[in-house]
Amino acid sequence: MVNKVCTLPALLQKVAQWKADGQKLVFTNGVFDLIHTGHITYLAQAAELGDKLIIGLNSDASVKRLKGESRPVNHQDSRALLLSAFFFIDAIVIFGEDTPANLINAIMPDILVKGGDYTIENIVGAKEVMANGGEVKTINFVEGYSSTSIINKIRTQTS
Ligand SMILES: Nc1ncnc2c1ncn2[C@@H]1O[C@H](COP(=O)(O)OP(=O)(O)OP(=O)(O)O)[C@@H](O)[C@H]1O
Ligand SMILES: O=P(O)(O)O[C@@H]1O[C@H]([C@H](O)CO)[C@@H](O)[C@H](O)[C@@H]1O
Repeated sequence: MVNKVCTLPALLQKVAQWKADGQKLVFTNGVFDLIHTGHITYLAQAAELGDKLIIGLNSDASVKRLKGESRPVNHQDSRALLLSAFFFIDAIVIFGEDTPANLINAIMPDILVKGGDYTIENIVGAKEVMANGGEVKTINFVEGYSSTSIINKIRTQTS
C-alpha cells in the first residue's frame, strides 16, 4: 500500500508538485479517533471537491489537550493508517499544535473543508485561505454519529 502518511517537508514537496501540475488541493483536519459514517460521508464529499485530498491529523498530545486525557482511544499512527486506507485520501500529515493554522498556511490549499458541525466563521485558516483566493466549505453533518457517542455507547452497554 502506498505510504500516504507524510512528514511536513515531504508533504510540502508533494504539494508543490501537485500545484505545478494544476491539481486542485482540498484540505481538511481533525482527530478521527473512531472512524464512523459521518467521517466517511464528509471525507468522500470533500474529495469530490478537488483533485487531491490532504488530511491534517491531530497528534495524540494535541488530542489530549483538546478532548481530555482519556482521548484519543486510537493512537496517532493507527488513526493515520486507517485514513490512508481510503482511496479518496491522498496524503495525511500529523500536526502537534492546538490548531492547524500553521499547517494550513504552509500548504495553502485551494479548498478548506470541515463538517457541518462548524460554521465558516469558526474554521481555523478560513480567513487566510479566502484571502489567498481559495474557498472554505462545510459539508452536511450526518446526525447521530460522533466518536464520543460511540465511546459512550460502548461504556453504557458494557457497564
Ligand atoms: N457526523 C458527522 N458528519 C459529518 N462530518 C463529521 C461528523 N462528525 C465529525 N465530522 C467531521 O469530521 C472531522 C473530524 O471530527 P472529529 O474527529 O472531532 O469527529 P467527532 O466524531 O466529532 O469526534 P469527537 O466525538 O471525539 O469530537 C471534522 O471536520 C468534523 O467536522
Ligand atoms: O476533529 P475536530 O475536533 O473537528 O478537529 C479539530 O478541528 C479544529 C478546527 O479546525 C477548528 O476550526 C482544530 O483547531 C483542532 O486542532 C482539531 O483538528
